[in-house]
Amino acid sequence: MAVPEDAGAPAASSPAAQDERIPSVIVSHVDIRYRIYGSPKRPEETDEEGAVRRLLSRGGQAGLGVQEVHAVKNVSFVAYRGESIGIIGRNGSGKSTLLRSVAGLVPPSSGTIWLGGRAALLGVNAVLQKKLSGRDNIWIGAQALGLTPAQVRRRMDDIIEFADIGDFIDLPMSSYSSGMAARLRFAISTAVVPDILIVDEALATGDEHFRARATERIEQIREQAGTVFIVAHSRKRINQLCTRVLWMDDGRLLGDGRPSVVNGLYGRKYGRHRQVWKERYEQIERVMTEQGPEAARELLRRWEPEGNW
Ligand SMILES: Nc1ncnc2c1ncn2[C@@H]1O[C@H](COP(=O)(O)OP(=O)(O)OP(=O)(O)O)[C@@H](O)[C@H]1O
Repeated sequence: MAVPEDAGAPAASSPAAQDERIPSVIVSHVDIRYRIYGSPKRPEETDEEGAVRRLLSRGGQAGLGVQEVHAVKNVSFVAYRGESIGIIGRNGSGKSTLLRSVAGLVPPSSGTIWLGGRAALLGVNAVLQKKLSGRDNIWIGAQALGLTPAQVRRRMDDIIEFADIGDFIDLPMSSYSSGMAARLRFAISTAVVPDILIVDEALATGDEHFRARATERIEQIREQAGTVFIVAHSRKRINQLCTRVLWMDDGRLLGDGRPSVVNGLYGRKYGRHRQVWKERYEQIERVMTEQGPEAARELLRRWEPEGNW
């Protein structure tokens, strides 16, 4: 689907302003493929037949059953400092994979990613240990982000205050609710203002109060000329938080531009808008047959007064 030309230009007001924009991430022709080992069930076979086939073919070539998922397909874009970029797309469209790759967690199978600073992915489970307390995890997590022990000591109170989980801070993380864990991760990963912050749906958890504080923190990072990437399923949140939206569809970058433009196109393809128009189309067909074209036009004018009917 074509995106209007001006949709790709973020809010730079003049050519001079455009020239001053500093790239923070350059993604060039990136492909990401996952290899899954294990032979899949064929559509036509029963579970038992599949199990027997896999058993018989073990050790042979067919038994290797390597499958490939092409999660990101030839994606290119440039992100600039000061931008907050939302990633939208249906489940499995490659949003997380792309951002995990920008964070350095998944290597591209081909293509290049250039980073103009340090990237931090919010909610990095790997560095947080469920058996340890929140406080211990702050020690580990903040040092993993590059703080020295003295810096962690100085910032400890601020991080705890931001996480806002009360006495749970000294209990093992295994006792936390998902919202509490998300708060702690958010507090740790934004303790150091990263040049590039990647937020993967962490804002979906937590209460309204925490969401407001998290939004504020994201704004702060953006103002300090960092770049923020956000995967969120709510288009309303993306509209509130982002200056630009990338639309992933089946691994491809289908749209790139202002939130209102890209969200609008996405909504037309998958959203309620499409459903509404499907129903309207049927109604129009009926009115056309029963009452003629003028009555149909009248109906269209009522639905979309600005349309050229
Ligand atoms: N670790 C993995 N191993 C194998 N395949 C994976 C892995 N992670 C993701 N995939 C596959 O890659 C494709 C893209 O997944 P990804 O999680 O990036 O999409 P997404 O747009 O973030 O989805 P969602 O909105 O559901 O989180 C999917 O087909 C998914 O099944």
